[in-house]
Amino acid sequence: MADGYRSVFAPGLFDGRLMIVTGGGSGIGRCIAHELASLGAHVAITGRRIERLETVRTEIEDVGGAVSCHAFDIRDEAAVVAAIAEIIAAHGPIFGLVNNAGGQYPSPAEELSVKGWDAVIRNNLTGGFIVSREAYKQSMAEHGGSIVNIIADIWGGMPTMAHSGAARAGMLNLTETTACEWARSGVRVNAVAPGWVASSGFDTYDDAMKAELRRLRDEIPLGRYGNESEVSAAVTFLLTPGAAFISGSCIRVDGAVPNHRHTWTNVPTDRSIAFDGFPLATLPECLR
Ligand SMILES: CCCCCCC/C=C/C(=O)SCCNC(=O)CCNC(=O)[C@H](O)C(C)(C)COP(=O)(O)OP(=O)(O)OC[C@H]1O[C@@H](n2cnc3c(N)ncnc32)[C@H](O)[C@@H]1OP(=O)(O)O
Ligand SMILES: NC(=O)C1=CN([C@@H]2O[C@H](COP(=O)(O)OP(=O)(O)OC[C@H]3O[C@@H](n4cnc5c(N)ncnc54)[C@H](OP(=O)(O)O)[C@@H]3O)[C@@H](O)[C@H]2O)C=CC1
Repeated sequence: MADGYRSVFAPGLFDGRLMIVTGGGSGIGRCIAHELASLGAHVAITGRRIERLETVRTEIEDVGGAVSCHAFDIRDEAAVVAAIAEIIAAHGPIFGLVNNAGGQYPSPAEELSVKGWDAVIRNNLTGGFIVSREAYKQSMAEHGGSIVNIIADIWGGMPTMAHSGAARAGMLNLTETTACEWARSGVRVNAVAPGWVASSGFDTYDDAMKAELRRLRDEIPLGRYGNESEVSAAVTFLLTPGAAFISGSCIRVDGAVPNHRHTWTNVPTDRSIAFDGFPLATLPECLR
C-alpha cells in the first residue's frame, strides 16, 4: 500500500477480516486503525464525534484501506447493541475488537464526587464490558475471535487517578475472566497497558498536568515517552495467529516504569525518624 502505515507485520495478514477499534478517531486508536487497515482488515472505527472519525476514514481510504465510521457512546447500552448489529450487517462477522476508547480527568481522591467517579468508571470499565459482551454475543460466540482491552499502568498507586486506576484494574480482571469463559468459543481476550504515551490524549490536559508529564518523563527507565505505533504493534501482535495460545494476558508497553524504584534518588535527608523503636544506630555502619 503506497505511503501507508509501515507495520512490522506481514502485508495481507488480516485480509478481509472485520476489526472494530473504539476511540478510533484520535491518538492510539487512530494509529491502531491505520495499522490494521494496512494489513488488509476492514476497520470499523467508533467514537462519539463523527467528524473526527470521518477525518480518519479519509486518511485510511486515501492509502487504499477499508474503513467505516460508527458514532456512539460506549456507555449507552442501547446504542452499543444497535451499532454492533449494524456493523455486522454491513461488514460481516467480527474477527477482532480493540476496546481503546476511554479517558479520565485528574482529581485527588477526597475531592471526587460520586458523579465524577461514576463517569470515569463507566467510561473505562462499563463501556468496555458492554462492547465486549455485544461483540461476543452477536458474533464471536459463533466463530471465535480476539479482543484486546487497552488499560493503563495500574501497578501501584497513581495519585489523582483513583477512579481510572480502579476502573482499569477492573478491566484487567474482566480480561482474565472473559478469557476463561469465552475460550470455549475460540475467543481470546488480552490487555495492553500503555505507560506514558505521547498521543493526542495529552492535549486534553491543562498546563499543570503537562508540566507534571514532563517531570514524569525523566522517571521512565527507557528515557522517553512511548509512541502510538509502539502500542499499536503490541495490540496487532495479540490479534495475529502468532498469539494463538496467549489469552488472559497483559502486555505492558511502558519503558519499564512499573519496575522503577527510587532506590538511588529521592532519599529523605532525615532517615532517623523512620522507626522509633529501632534506632538507626543499631544498623550496620554501611546501612546508615
Ligand atoms: C492509573 C490509571 C490511570 C492512568 C492514566 C494514565 C495516563 C492516561 C492518559 C490518557 O488517558 S490520555 C486520554 C485522555 N483523554 C481523556 O481523558 C478524555 C477526556 N475526558 C473526558 O472525556 C471526561 O473527563 C470523562 C471522563 C469522559 C467524563 O465525561 P462525562 O461526559 O461522562 O462526564 P461529565 O458529564 O462531563 O461530568 C460528570 C462529572 O464528572 C466530573 N468531571 C468530569 N470532568 C471533570 C473535570 N475535567 N474536572 C473535574 N471534574 C470533572 C464532575 O463531577 C462532573 O459532574 P458535574 O460537575 O458536571 O455535575
Ligand atoms: N496516552 C497515554 O499515555 C495513555 C492512554 N491510555 C488509554 O489509551 C486509550 C487511548 O488514549 P489516547 O489515544 O491517548 O487518548 P485520546 O483521548 O486521543 O483517545 C480516546 C478516544 O476514545 C474516545 N472516547 C472516549 N470516551 C468515549 C466514550 N464514552 N464513547 C466512545 N468513545 C469514547 C474518544 O473519542 P470521542 O471523544 O470522539 O468519543 C477518543 O477518540 C484511552 O483509553 C486512554 O485512557 C492509557 C494509558 C496511557
